[in-house]
Amino acid sequence: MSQPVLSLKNVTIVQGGKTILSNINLEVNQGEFIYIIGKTGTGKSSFMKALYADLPLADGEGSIMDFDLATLKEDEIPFLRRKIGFVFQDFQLLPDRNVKDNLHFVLKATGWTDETEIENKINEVLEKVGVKEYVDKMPHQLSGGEQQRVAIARALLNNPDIILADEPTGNLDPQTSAEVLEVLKKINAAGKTVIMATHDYALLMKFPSKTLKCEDAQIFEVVQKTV
Ligand SMILES: Nc1ncnc2c1ncn2[C@@H]1O[C@H](COP(=O)(O)OP(=O)(O)OP(=O)(O)O)[C@@H](O)[C@H]1O
Repeated sequence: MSQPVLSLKNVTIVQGGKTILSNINLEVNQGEFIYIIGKTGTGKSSFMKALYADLPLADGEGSIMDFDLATLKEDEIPFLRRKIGFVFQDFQLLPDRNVKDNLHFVLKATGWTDETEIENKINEVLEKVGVKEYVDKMPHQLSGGEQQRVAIARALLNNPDIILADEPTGNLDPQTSAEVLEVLKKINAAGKTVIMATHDYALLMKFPSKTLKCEDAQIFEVVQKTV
């Protein structure tokens, strides 16, 4: 039986004094692939932020992996974030370093010291997303889709249980978006939970999966033909 990796009970999320989402009740099991949809400003990013403790729970109970979101202390937050892989719309690669050094930087910053292990890990994650040949390229020498693959490789470095992807295809054309989605689906098939905020309904139709919608300060599951 799959284990819940995320559990929220009666959770409220507030930004700048305004309630963004309330009464969130949700359980996500290890290995699920979940889309978060909703019009701009309805709280998708705020929801994601609450999951990695960038926003405190204003009310309710929540746990993600082994972390209790309601009682999490400031100094525990880096340990939570190390167990989550992040993928963003704008890739966020360091522009002045090549692909290898982008990944090397993250490993060093998260406590890796053995250069052989670092090298092996970099090769392993780049291989997984199909861009091993770009190891010495600078980000500006890569297409958007290739940069996003590198960013997904970076998200995998510390073997997270969960990948949070906020509009990961927002800057990509439809064909490249589908290719990036295939990479995320493959990672999901290998057992990782993926939670992805998106506006891309075409992609959602092409790769159907459980879908949650933010609307009127609520988040609820929708069947895809009604999105
Ligand atoms: N730092 C902040 N302080 C105050 N209000 C904020 C802050 N960040 C976001 N908000 C507000 O919270 C609401 C939800 O924003 P959020 O970014 O979560 O929406 P979203 O669904 O992710 O939108 P988008 O699709 O445009 O990314 C919006 O009304 C926004 O103005």
